[in-house]
Amino acid sequence: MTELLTSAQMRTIEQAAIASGKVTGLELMERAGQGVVEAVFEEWPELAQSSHKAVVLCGPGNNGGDGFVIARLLRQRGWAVEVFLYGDPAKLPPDAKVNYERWGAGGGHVHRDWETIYKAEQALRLHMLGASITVDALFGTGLTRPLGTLHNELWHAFDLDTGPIHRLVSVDLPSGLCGDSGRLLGMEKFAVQSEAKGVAPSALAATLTVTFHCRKVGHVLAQGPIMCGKVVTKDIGLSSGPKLPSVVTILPKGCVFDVQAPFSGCIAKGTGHKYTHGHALILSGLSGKTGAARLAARAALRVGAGLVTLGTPHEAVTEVSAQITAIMLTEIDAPEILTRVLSDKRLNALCIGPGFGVERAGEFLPHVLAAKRATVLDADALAALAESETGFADLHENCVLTPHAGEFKRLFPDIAAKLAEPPTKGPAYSKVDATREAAKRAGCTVLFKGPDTVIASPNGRCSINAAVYERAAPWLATAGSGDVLAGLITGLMARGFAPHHAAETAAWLHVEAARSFGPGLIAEDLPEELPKVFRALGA
Ligand SMILES: NC(=O)C1=CN([C@@H]2O[C@H](COP(=O)(O)OP(=O)(O)OC[C@H]3O[C@@H](n4cnc5c(N)ncnc54)[C@H](O)[C@@H]3O)[C@@H](O)[C@H]2O)[C@@H](O)CC1
Ligand SMILES: [K+]
Repeated sequence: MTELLTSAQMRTIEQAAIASGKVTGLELMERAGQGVVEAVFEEWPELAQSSHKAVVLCGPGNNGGDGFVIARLLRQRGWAVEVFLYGDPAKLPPDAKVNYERWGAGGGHVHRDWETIYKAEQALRLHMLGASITVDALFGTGLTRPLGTLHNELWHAFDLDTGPIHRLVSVDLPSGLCGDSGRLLGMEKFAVQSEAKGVAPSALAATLTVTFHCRKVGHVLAQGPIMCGKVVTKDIGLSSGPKLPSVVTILPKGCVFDVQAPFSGCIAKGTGHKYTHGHALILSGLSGKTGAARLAARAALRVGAGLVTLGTPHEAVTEVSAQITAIMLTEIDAPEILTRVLSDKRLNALCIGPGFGVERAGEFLPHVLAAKRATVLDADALAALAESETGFADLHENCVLTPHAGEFKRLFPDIAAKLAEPPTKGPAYSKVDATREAAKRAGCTVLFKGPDTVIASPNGRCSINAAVYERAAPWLATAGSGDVLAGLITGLMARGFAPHHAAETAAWLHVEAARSFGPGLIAEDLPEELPKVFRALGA
């Protein structure tokens, strides 16, 4: 599944399935519990060989209901299971209550004196610390507020100063994590301090998270990946749910093939001559600053633009021409010359920003935007845009802005401030919300960089390129890597990819190239790695 759901969207799907009469809430809960148990044995096959001890922490809602199912299924396999309920059994929602009662009817005991868990008898504490797995079924998609004192109690109960909970299995979402934003409600300060100390950002940072139907947006954004450990998605029979508007997608491998480009059906080139594949113009900085534009140009050429030209100021011509071969060069000293160069309509995509200089970018920007080409605004061009008097008025739908967090803050200070506010209630404002709002305001595609890169367009389309979990590529945090990304987007737009799709494809290839190369990567390696990535894709 490439869809990422918010908690509200997941509820809509569940409710529609229940309302259709095809399934009951109780059946869904049973399948959810079974899914978790299955995932546990898939992750740790040795646990399936004999009986073990488990601790199950249940909350006051249906997430807790899943917990009671898990406890029952493990006990049926001969496990010794200790169940703790945070909440009043009389107030459990109906399905959770049924499973609470089933657990009790089978002879299961429920510890309820939650506030004093950490003062619990030594024997019980040792049991908790000695469990083979601990299941976090406290809160899932229904989390609406911070964990408060519960977090401290858990921290002490599990003696977490000495290390994290052993094999903590989270049901749906690690409790405390907002499913829409990947942020820890009321705990961001604690999480940041903990990360600095090299310890878990929360008592409930999981080893394994088992979610249902689809991953939630919060699994991949912000603190989601560090909180979830590993995410496994289990089918609970909701596959033919209703089609929902505004769903966020996570970029799959297939994103580079699913192209509505006029000239090619996929990332591989079809027939045609070099002009069929477009001509990208990358504007270069002054002498001593031309490396960034050369990196972008190389990336544009490698990603398949038919021709790439570096628009170079007179004083940098020697420096640039000494270092290029297939890439062409044209002298562009002043904005008026750019306008003249662009009278050649075959130049169909433009990139301005890498190494360009903020002041120069301010002078060129009106001419760049007036040309109405497919345009990437990166780095210094974004700083110039933030300072420009006309603001976003001249941007058009064929522009792509590629800010990192600092640039985003300069361009959209109020949106960035909203995102920086510590979240106190769920669902919290997310990077998806922020990027969508920014795209709407700018009137063009915005690619907000990070390990959780979010790409949004004014029509509401939104995708995440998550370089996390098995796609983590920490080597991408290297000088010049952003210039390569700008070049990739420009090259793809020269080939006829629509802005949003060019941004998606470029972001995906950028991470794939980094992963293919591995540690030791420098920005120059990224374009050179692309042929290998294309071959692996069968392009
Ligand atoms: N029938 C269904 O709808 C299904 C639900 N499923 C499970 O149910 C979960 C959602 O259940 P719910 O909507 O009941 O939500 P949760 O179980 O996540 O929690 C909701 C309850 O917790 C309370 N609460 C929220 N934040 C709190 C906090 N910080 N401190 C104390 N109390 C807090 C709420 O007032 C509410 O009583 C999913 O994550 C999933 O695990 C699965 O069983 C699949 C089927
Ligand atoms: K949970």
